[in-house]
Amino acid sequence: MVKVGIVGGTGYTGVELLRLLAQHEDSEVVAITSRAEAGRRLDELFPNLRGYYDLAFSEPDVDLLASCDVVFFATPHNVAMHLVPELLAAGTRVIDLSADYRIRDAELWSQWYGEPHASPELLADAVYGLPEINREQIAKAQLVACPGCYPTAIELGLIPLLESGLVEPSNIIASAASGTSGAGRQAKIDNLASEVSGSFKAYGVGGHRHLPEIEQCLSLLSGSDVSLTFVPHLLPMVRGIHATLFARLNKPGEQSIEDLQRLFENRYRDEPFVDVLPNGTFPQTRAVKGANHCQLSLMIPQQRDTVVVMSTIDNLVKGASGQAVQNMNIMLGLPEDRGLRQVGLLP
Ligand SMILES: NC(=O)C1=CN([C@@H]2O[C@H](COP(=O)(O)OP(=O)(O)OC[C@H]3O[C@@H](n4cnc5c(N)ncnc54)[C@H](OP(=O)(O)O)[C@@H]3O)[C@@H](O)[C@H]2O)C=CC1
Ligand SMILES: CC(=O)N[C@@H](CCC(=O)OP(=O)(O)O)C(=O)O
Repeated sequence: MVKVGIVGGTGYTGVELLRLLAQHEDSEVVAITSRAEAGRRLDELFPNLRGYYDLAFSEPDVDLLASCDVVFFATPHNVAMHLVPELLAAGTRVIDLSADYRIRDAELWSQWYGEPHASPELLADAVYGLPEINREQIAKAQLVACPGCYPTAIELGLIPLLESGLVEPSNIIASAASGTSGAGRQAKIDNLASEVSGSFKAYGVGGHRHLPEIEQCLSLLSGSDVSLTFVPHLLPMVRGIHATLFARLNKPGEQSIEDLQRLFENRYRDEPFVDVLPNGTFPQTRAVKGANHCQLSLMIPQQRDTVVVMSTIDNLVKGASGQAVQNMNIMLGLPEDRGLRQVGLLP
């Protein structure tokens, strides 16, 4: 049995990790932290987990965490970077759901995250945890930085186009919308039901911290500088991300939609969690709700020069905790879909 610790067990991604790991035959959660709820039983707070765990929350104690085989950080940014060095030194594998180790350049990281990085020496060795591009490195990694939720949806939608060099890397637009659980469980006026219900708005248009992460990933992949206009929106629902991506074809008219459909299907043929829908069908967030799947479809409207890709995920599953469990499975040499066979919750 793999002994698992979770730092930040009362947040949305922490409790989603617990839901997924309750169905994971090869792991046992032995430590779960919350400073605010230390001493309280897990199932007092989360009744859906009654009968699955006999555990109480504890303070984030490094010795306890270092006794685990794998520790997940489901904490806000700027927390993991202080604790991870000690855990790595103790031989523990770390899977960080926050952004602390996603960006390789410590200067760039601190521009977006507002303080100097506390363990910049680890940035070069941390592996970006998107299995669809980094599976082999993840298998050998001791520290995996899980991608953000918007980056997961956007990168999966653009990988085949950029890898093949078919689109202009400097002229890509990503318009994406997220449910409110993307903002975490902490109380914020902007996320009250009375503020969000029956409404739809953009935010972060002038610059969102996921922009440098997406540009870094796609630039490394394509071998040229990718630049993106990224506009996130808040949707009046709890779970789900829908990203609509617009990219200019380098040689319009040379590729038909059938060619691009084949490109995507071939790229993702062996990927257990990326599903390219038949041409003409559009992905919807409810079909991936609760599941570790990304569903994609694409079109070239009016056969002009722009390819439009639509990409959907559940922000808490493929966008966070599901992808984190997928990374754990790869790191430990377990079947990649262990604990991740949930089907989307329609309706
Ligand atoms: N929500 C989403 O869809 C996604 C989230 N992420 C990332 O995952 C991480 C967790 O997100 P989410 O679950 O939404 O966050 P929440 O705000 O819902 O939960 C945060 C958790 O971290 C704990 N925590 C907060 N500060 C500290 C600290 N200084 N030391 C130790 N524990 C701390 C909190 O418990 P306590 O304060 O009691 O200790 C709580 O359990 C974030 O980095 C987020 O950006 C990534 C992808 C998607
Ligand atoms: C709806 C909403 O507010 N979403 C969050 C992003 C979600 C997220 O989890 O960002 P990380 O993966 O970088 O942690 C936001 O825009 O800040």
